[in-house]
Amino acid sequence: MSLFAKAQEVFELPNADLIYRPKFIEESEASDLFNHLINTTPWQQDDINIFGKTYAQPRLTALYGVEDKPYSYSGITMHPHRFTKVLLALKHNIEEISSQPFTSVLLNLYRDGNDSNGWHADNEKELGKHPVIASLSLGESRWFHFKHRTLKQERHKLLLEHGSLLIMKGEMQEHWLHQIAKTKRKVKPRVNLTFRKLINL
Ligand SMILES: O=C(O)CCC(=O)C(=O)O
Ligand SMILES: [Fe+2]
Repeated sequence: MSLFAKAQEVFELPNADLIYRPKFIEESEASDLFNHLINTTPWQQDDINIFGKTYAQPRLTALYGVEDKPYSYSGITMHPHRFTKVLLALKHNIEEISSQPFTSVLLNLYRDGNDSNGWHADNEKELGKHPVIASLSLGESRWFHFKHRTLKQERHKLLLEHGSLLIMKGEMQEHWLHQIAKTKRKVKPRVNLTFRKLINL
């Protein structure tokens, strides 16, 4: 995989370490990976429960893990597939760049502007106290919104581009929420992969 030497951007934020690498994967390789993942991933759509009502999750997902350990969030329990060769190679590259081992990757497919991921933090117990989460984006660019839980002026957005890697670490999941909002713009599909480390509780 060709990694670009282009400098990463480190954002100065209270209670968060956020690093953005716009060209983590070179354009044509990112496109090949995008097509491969769109076509070969066993995408699923789960039901989520919000205030006692059941909705279809507004995106498709798939979970891969080095172990069979299930992962639960928003009332959904996902059972992992075993890592494919392609995802394992990607995991190794991302581990190297982020100096962090990962056990799992959650894939999200946003089919169009109606697909989204509501305000949340990745703060499940099995991620540990201050998790490092590495998020690779492929396909259509979408805005990543993030806001501090108590410092109301701390509200930002970052365009996550094709082939980019975003690393969230430090206290970010404790103090900030993030989302991918719906958009009325005509947007093509986007695949996002979030690498995580699940710990034994
Ligand atoms: O699609 C994204 O960039 C964010 C995904 C995300 O926040 C998650 O899966 O927890
Ligand atoms: Fe998240």
